[in-house]
Amino acid sequence: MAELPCKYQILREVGRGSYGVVYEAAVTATGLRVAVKRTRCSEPETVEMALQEFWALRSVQSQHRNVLRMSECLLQTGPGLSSVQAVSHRRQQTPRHLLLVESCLKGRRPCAGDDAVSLWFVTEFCDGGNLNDFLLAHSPDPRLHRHVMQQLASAISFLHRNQIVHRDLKPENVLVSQGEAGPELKVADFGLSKVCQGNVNVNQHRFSSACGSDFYMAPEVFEGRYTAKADIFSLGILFWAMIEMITFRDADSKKELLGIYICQGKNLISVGEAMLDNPNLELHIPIKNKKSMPNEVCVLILDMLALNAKERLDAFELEKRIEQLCYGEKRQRSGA
Ligand SMILES: Nc1ncnc2c1ncn2[C@@H]1O[C@H](COP(=O)(O)OP(=O)(O)OP(=O)(O)O)[C@@H](O)[C@H]1O
Repeated sequence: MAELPCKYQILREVGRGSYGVVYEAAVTATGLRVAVKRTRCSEPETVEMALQEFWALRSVQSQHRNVLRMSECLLQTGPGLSSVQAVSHRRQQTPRHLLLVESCLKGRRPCAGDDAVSLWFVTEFCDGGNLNDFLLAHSPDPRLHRHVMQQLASAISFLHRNQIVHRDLKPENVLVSQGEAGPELKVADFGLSKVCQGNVNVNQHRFSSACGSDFYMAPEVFEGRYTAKADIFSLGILFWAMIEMITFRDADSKKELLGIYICQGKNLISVGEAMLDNPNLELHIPIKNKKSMPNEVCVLILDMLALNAKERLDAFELEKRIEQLCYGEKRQRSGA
């Protein structure tokens, strides 16, 4: 089991991603549960992802209940605990931290021959695991779906307002905390995110590096010319897959994952790629069961999946549309 300064006590491993291991831990003084994610910074690419995650989480500290809260980030530069130091939440950076930035800019390993260089992210602990596993373990429930849609739209609108584009939205990158008022979602995994500097409009600011998870990527991301609207496309796929419970088996992990795809012979291709191949492609929503989705929700998802990003909803419009949808339903239920 990994070692951390005595401020935290590691309790158990809860998950593994491509670049790190996540532990449940307790703050020794208070017993408060936290999650600790260790990302090894052995290669420039992993350093870059860890730093992107740090910058994004630092810039939104504790400001939105549906965005994962980071309480601390620790940098370990050697095998012993004496080499662990907190990375400042403020803009000024320590020489060790700058070494990481430099290694990532110059494409060099942070410390030749040293595998112990790691960033430890201390965040709130989410006892419901990730949204993919959570949804697959529960039977479809329209009320839960509305909560998910409301919370995610609110989180993405907040991130875009703060000039952060996530670029890898999918159910595995959303965590769940079981609150008294129902599940509370936390957008997490900011390793591919971009924090835009200056006063830019994220819906106009262009990105060029194609990244994300295939089945969730917008058509324009495959072409390497896209804006924050790519996040809305990913959310549209997430909502659609969640409501219809459409899954596939991941070739590497063999895990069952939520996602939408188009069958081409024996191959499954993503909706984004299929739209690029055939700009007249008509999306049939819902695919499985006509009764599984009210018409307003189908229209909403279609507006999130528009091929032309300029015609696609932005995060602020999306948040408003979902509020209206939920308000309309409440009024219907109360007979007003
Ligand atoms: N704050 C947290 N609280 C509780 N569980 C967590 C927390 N963070 C991560 N996990 C669990 O650990 C798993 C691995 O998380 P991690 O962020 O390292 O990778 P991932 O998103 O699954 O994979 P990848 O980084 O390869 O995309 C998650 O799927 C989740 O089940």
